[in-house]
Amino acid sequence: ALSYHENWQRAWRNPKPKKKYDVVIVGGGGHGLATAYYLAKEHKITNIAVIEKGYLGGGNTARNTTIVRSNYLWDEAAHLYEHAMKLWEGLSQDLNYNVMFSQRGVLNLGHTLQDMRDIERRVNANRLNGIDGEVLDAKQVSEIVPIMDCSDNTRYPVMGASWQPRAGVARHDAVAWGFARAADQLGVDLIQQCEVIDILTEDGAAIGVETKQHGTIHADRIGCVVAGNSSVLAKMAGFKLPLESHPLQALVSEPIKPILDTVVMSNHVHGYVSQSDKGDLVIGAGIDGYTGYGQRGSYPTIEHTIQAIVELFPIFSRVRMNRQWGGIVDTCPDACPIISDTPVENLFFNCGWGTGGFKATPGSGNVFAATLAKGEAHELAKPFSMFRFHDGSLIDEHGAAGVAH
Ligand SMILES: Cc1cc2nc3c(=O)[nH]c(=O)nc-3n(C[C@H](O)[C@H](O)[C@H](O)COP(=O)(O)OP(=O)(O)OC[C@H]3O[C@@H](n4cnc5c(N)ncnc54)[C@H](O)[C@@H]3O)c2cc1C
Ligand SMILES: CSCC(=O)[O-]
Repeated sequence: ALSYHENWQRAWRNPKPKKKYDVVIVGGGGHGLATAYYLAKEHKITNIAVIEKGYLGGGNTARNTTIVRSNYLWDEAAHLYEHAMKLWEGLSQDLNYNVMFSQRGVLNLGHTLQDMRDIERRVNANRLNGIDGEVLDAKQVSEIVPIMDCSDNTRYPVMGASWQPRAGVARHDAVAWGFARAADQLGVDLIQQCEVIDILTEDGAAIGVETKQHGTIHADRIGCVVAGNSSVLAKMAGFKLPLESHPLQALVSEPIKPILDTVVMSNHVHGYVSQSDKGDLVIGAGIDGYTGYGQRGSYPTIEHTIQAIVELFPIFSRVRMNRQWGGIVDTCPDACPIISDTPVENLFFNCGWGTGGFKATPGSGNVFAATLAKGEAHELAKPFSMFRFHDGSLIDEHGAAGVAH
């Protein structure tokens, strides 16, 4: 029988890189792998390498709390996330791999009159964009989550919530593995344990990358999809991005019996929780205030987040926490992504997804693949140019972002 590792070695080829490709994608996370898959599947470009410094899916894709939703406020963001949502709904069949997308609904709680006004506004905007959404009062919230304390005697009583029934969670590893296997089957080279240490340019155009393990790899086009390391890559190419890289932490409890069958998020008390298929409570909060590249947890975050969760769910007060970690999230000033050409010809970036890019994975890859194939922004990518920070056309989604950026 094959070992676990041997099994995965057979899921895709792990070839040695060629000297030249049509497209090199730097970053083998969900977004990079999805980009490679859609480039090969929809644009018939297969001479592609995905270059990953660690192991496929080992970055934020492996570290996130897997919430998938599309209930963003502004049309540009709502259209992009809903494009992703529609791809999620057929992804397991498309990849022939069960990504365990579970549409169990997401509640975004309101604790003040202003919260409820913002929720009314966002849900109405969602419905105008054909995105499912309802405004619930405290009683309706309590009917969906009877174990949550919706009484008046809490510090911030629950007044209601936005409810997106089609939203939910997916198995993050499976998404990365599903895209990797499908891309490999279409001829994409997946190069792991290979760090890009420079972006090579000639007469203002990108011509390839320098890697620590395999030297120079030339390419006609380069797509950087490296999340929290995006500023590092941009610096290699000689320009700056309006990004800050912050640790974002999450933690899981010991497995318990099924008790929470939806996702509950509260910007106000500052925590969110769902229950994984293994029974763990998956808990998260806001970013660490300081910038950093540390992919680990810290006690203040545990205390602050567990206070928030136990305030909403006193029933969880004696559940033990099992594991805690962090990822490096690349946050943009307007809490929206950058899917864009750059000042360097043939070099494109897909980044800035901050605390909320897992939900966009198929949509991000699909739109970025089209952008790389044509050399110009896909319709849905146009509003997310990095140059919006030059002309001021920002798209402020801090309100819809799941956690404080
Ligand atoms: C704790 C936490 C909770 C989150 N929860 C959610 C959530 O519930 N819902 C949601 O929508 N989003 C969530 N997010 C955000 C989401 O995880 C990310 O936005 C998304 O996964 C980014 O995907 P990616 O493929 O761009 O990045 P990654 O998966 O990080 O992939 C980038 C890859 O680039 C590689 N790389 C970096 N530098 C180099 C280099 N020089 N050479 C080669 N490779 C390189 C890295 O090793 C990495 O594998 C969360 C994030 C964290 C950290
Ligand atoms: C980390 S917050 C998750 C989300 O944005 O729904």
